[in-house]
Amino acid sequence: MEIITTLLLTIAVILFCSIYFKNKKRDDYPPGPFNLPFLGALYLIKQNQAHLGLHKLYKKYGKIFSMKFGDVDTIVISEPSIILEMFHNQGAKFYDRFITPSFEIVGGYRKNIGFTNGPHWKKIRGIVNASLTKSKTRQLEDLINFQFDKMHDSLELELKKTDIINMKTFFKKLTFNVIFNYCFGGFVPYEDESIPEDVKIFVLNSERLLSHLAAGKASDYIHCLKPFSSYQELHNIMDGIMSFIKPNVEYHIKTLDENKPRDFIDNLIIEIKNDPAKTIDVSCIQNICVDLLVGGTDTTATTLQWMILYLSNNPHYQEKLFQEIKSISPDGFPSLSDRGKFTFFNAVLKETFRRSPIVPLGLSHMVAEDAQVEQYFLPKGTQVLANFYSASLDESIWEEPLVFNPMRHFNSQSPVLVFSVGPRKCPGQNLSEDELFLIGTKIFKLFKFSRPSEELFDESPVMGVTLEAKFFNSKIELR
Ligand code: HEM
Repeated sequence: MEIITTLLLTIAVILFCSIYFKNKKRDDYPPGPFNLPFLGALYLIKQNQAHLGLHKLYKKYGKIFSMKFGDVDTIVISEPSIILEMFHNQGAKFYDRFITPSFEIVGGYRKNIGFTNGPHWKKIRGIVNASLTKSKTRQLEDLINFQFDKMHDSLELELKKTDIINMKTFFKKLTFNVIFNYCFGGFVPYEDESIPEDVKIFVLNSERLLSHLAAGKASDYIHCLKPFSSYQELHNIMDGIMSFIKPNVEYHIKTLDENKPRDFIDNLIIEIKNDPAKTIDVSCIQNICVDLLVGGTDTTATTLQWMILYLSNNPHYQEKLFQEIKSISPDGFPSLSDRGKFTFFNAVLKETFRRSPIVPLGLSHMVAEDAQVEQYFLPKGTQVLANFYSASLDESIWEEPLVFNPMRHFNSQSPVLVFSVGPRKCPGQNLSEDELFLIGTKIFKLFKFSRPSEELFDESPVMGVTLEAKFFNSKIELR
């Protein structure tokens, strides 16, 4: 009996010492909360509310703090100045993606843009950046306007039945169609009953995918759980998504005319074929499309929905916006070349991004080589999370941060970083901002949005696919 007790005690001491010494960091490692074995500091974070847990830790430990996500060493950066310093000024050291087992599956085992590193990422990112530069996305102006007209027709039909409408579904169809057309050259009808079954299944699976990723999977960070954990659901979701994308890509490969590229996919096939280094192959195309379709639909639609919510809660700003649109474009609608003149619209958009940072923690990065940032040492391999939520909503940076006040941007040069910065920043920023300008100025010129009752719309977000507004119906009147 005595021998067994001694043996157990010895094992416990060895285990404790190994965890203690493994976790012990240099004195110049950033401060942070107490980490439990295996769990790290995840006990401080509620599922689907990581942004709130990290905001509390930021208040306690400052703009650069450390914690363990399960057994993964992590650094959280929470103020615009430090995010700019690491992701932009020292971007080369911090642009690698930290890739979890779930990200591996979603990226088709390093075939996409979002969850790859190294030469593959550089090649794909170069092609995507080139096709989404400001001048290229401006060629999409006609497409966005055409899709807006389609959505408008469908909205007018709905308005004949009722003036109380949830706009989110209209915006989602519009933004999906823009990116779908950009990739594949096609688009889907706005009337629910006419939408093909495969598109419905694709959209459903995209939503399941983003909710799955937002909820997080314990075994991605607590490695000893991996043998007991199944990734089958994620595989099923990806199979569902691919069953829609794959035939579309195959059709493009079969019918390609190199002299007449029809869309982004055709251009991508040509680039891949002509790349002497053969960095990527055509099997990557479907994973790249998933990134663009999934990343480009909900994000922009959710932002439009937030804009309607804030301008319904603040009708005086909606009126000011209407006057601006009417005075600059008295007949018809603005075009992208007018954007600089719309100072109030631009302030409203910036304030919407600030007040509701819809991707509150971005996508995780990783330290590529040992680095020194301010007084801190950051070892290679550490996960880095940019806390855009705190950067947008902390009172040390923004006065009365919970008040929606576009006017603040006329006096402040503080950046709003929702798209991130540096080599890894969102490649869809130009497209998204173009869509938001064209759709936003049209919708607020044509319609007045208000609350169906005196009660204000709830401004607190829910973590869904993105940081979303709770469900609300708008009362819509023609201007
Ligand atoms: C309001 C709209 C949007 C917001 C707020 C947003 C935000 C973000 C953020 C924060 C990241 C992570 C950046 C980083 O790792 O530092 C990201 C990455 C990405 N976004 Fe967006 N995004 C938006 C729209 C779009 C659109 C329209 C597209 C598609 C055209 C898109 C495609 C992507 C892709 C492919 C990545 C991964 C990039 C990479 O890893 O190199 N996003 N986005």
